[in-house]
Amino acid sequence: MPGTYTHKFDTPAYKGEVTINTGLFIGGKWVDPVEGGTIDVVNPATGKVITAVSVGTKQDVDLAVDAAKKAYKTTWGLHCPGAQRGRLLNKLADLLEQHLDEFAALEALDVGKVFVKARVSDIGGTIATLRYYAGWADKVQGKTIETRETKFAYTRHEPYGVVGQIVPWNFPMAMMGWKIGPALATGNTIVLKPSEITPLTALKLSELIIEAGFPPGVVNIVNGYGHTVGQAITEHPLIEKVAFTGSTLVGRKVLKASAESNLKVVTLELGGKSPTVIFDDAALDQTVNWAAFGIFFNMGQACTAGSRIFVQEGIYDAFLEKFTVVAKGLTQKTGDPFSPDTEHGPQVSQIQFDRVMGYIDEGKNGGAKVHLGGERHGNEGFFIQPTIFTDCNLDMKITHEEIFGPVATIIKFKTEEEVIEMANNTTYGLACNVFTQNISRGIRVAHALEAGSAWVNNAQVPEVGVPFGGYKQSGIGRELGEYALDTYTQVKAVHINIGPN
Ligand SMILES: NC(=O)c1ccc[n+]([C@@H]2O[C@H](COP(=O)([O-])OP(=O)(O)OC[C@H]3O[C@@H](n4cnc5c(N)ncnc54)[C@H](O)[C@@H]3O)[C@@H](O)[C@H]2O)c1
Repeated sequence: MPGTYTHKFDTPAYKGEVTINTGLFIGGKWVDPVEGGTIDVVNPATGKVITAVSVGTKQDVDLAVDAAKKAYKTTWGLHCPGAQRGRLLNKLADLLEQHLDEFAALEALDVGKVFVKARVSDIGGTIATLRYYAGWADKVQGKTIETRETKFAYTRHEPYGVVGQIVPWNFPMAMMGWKIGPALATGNTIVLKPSEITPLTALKLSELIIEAGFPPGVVNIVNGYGHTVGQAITEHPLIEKVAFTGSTLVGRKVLKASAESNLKVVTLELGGKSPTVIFDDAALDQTVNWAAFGIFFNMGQACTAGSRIFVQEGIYDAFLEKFTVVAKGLTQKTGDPFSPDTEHGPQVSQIQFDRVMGYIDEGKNGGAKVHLGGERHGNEGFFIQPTIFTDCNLDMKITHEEIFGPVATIIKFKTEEEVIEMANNTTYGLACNVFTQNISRGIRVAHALEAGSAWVNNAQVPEVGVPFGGYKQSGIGRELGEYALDTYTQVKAVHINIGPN
């Protein structure tokens, strides 16, 4: 029998106890992995181990797929009316809302997120996502198509069956919501792998999945490493679709595994190096705040982070001065994610800390100027100061590789044509932000930039009803909105003959 772990929170922001099951969640039960094994969960604010939880292997993925397949064929899929699927999703959202503080506390503990922000953005956002897809569950409809005088056809949007879902560490709950919401609304069953370094909220959610009344096997959660559990999901012959969020490097492996196994449908949400383009006529204070949010939100660990900030020459000095003040304010409010005064927490892990500090060194040695920050903050945990590099050019590693940390690179430009060319000079295409009071120009530039999401006079706030995904090497397919439903259904065309022949 797998164990449980109880964490006692005695913090300014949250006091209480939260218990989680530390095993794998397969077929509606918590089980030990077939071959045993655990992984330490580390608190990024201190660098200390919180607890250990189970990690599975391929054998556990096989068991989870069996459970998911059985559920699909008996209690879910085409056997469960959409209205009922919607009711269960709404129930799950209600339960999550009742436990909002517990989930926000776990996310802050495990990922280092600022508690108050995790509450609103990560957990609040997940609740909204589940409710949004609950509403779609009984509205998955096909079309009727007239073909000939005595014939017509109609389409059915059928679920794939068992889908695999692989989630990253930067938004563990939110990415889980983006995935399970549309998959369940459309009638699929799920084998999901959280990131092995941030599994706590996924494990906690498994309790609410039972309490909400989802039949056993509809959602299975197999924690584990990418090269074992992740790979087993991507290679599994009975998984018909995989939704992956993570790095472009691993995204390629997911596609390859599909090609070499059963040609499962693959959707990918990958990395980015998104431009924030600021024209001379931008509303300065509003722009500064959004640009800072665009790069420093979640300690820069956001796929849509506006990490390349292009500023037109006429506003450059004024922007830099005010942007520096905002970043300095964050530096002063860096610390304990549970303190009500904190606005900036740690990076998620030692590995990410080292990676980001490596890029900062690279920037320093490569000719860019550290205008602010550039050092670790404090001497425990994985904190990095909000950092601003100036004197950057597009040949530097820091301006074209995804850093995934609180590091802004600022580049001056002269004309609209020039900035469009510079901003598009990347293999990524996830997002872009444009700031100008000339709305025609804002829209024109948003259209010209090669990215799946464009924000004009705001930055990187996804909306549940609006599709999200990448151009170029930032991804394939869309999550969120009605568009996500298409990625979880396959279309069957049924031809009917009503004539005598
Ligand atoms: N586009 C988006 O929506 C979006 C959202 C969040 C994060 N991201 C991207 O995610 C990356 C950061 O997350 P990360 O470090 O967790 O990424 P990662 O690619 O290292 O890991 C993502 C997930 O894939 C798993 N994985 C690793 N190797 C695997 C393999 N061979 N087969 C199958 N699964 C495997 C990991 O265990 C983890 O669960 C960044 O590049 C970021 O831009 C993208």
